[in-house]
Amino acid sequence: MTSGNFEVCNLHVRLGGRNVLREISFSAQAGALIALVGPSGAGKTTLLRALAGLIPSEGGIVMAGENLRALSVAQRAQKLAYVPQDDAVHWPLPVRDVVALGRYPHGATRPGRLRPRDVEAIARALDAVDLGDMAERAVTQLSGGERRRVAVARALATEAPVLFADEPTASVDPHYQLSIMTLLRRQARQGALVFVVTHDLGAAARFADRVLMLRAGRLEEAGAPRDVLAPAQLAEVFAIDAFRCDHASEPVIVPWAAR
Ligand SMILES: Nc1ncnc2c1ncn2[C@@H]1O[C@H](COP(=O)(O)OP(=O)(O)OP(=O)(O)O)[C@@H](O)[C@H]1O
Repeated sequence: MTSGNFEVCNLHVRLGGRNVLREISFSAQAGALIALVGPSGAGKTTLLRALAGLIPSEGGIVMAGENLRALSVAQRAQKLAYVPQDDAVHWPLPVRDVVALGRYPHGATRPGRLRPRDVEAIARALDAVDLGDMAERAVTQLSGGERRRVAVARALATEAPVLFADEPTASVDPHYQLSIMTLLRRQARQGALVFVVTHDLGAAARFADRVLMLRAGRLEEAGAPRDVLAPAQLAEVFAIDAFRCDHASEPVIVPWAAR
């Protein structure tokens, strides 16, 4: 099994005395971009955090044939990179230093410990999100969309085989929405397994290889975007009517009216 493959079997998560996720089972292969979609409160962030080992869960999570829970925190931090939904940094750190945190799991625990390969990974990550020119600016002085790109760059700098991104394009302008999704798909094409939580059904349709649709803590549908994001499912799960067509052989979905 290659390094990024995931097998999830009967995953349960209980938070604050409530069953937030129930009976989640799926497998995901390295090289794929998986979109997690579903209404607010469906459990997308919880699933991402459980898969990343950031919250307790029950059930099987096997990565590359290994029980994820048997890995040390340090091993997990090298193998799994995470772009959180809330990426606020309250200290006026230079963008480069925030991105350098992605190298922390590899031993770069302070700027003086950066080796040439850490410096190269940081430079590649900054370039990938077009932040090279802003590397010395304080992250607190950036716009919300620019800070999102910093969070993506920090995760890319880890060079982990599995990438979890929670709404990476929220508050990002259309140019960078497309460029971040293209970048994440490229990461997948280069062999990573990429999970993206998104409310952008159009982006899920265009960029994902598979879509997991959550509803009220359960996995409602899993499969190819054109099957999972079918009008009947969107009406049922999201209570919307959606316009759907194909353009350049790719599905286009535009949420059209609330039901
Ligand atoms: N620490 C917690 N204690 C109790 N309930 C929680 C906790 N964290 C999340 N929940 C509940 O779990 C459910 C799923 O939350 P989650 O954040 O995973 O949803 P989501 O699908 O990511 O939503 P959104 O699209 O709004 O970000 C929600 O009903 C939420 O209120």
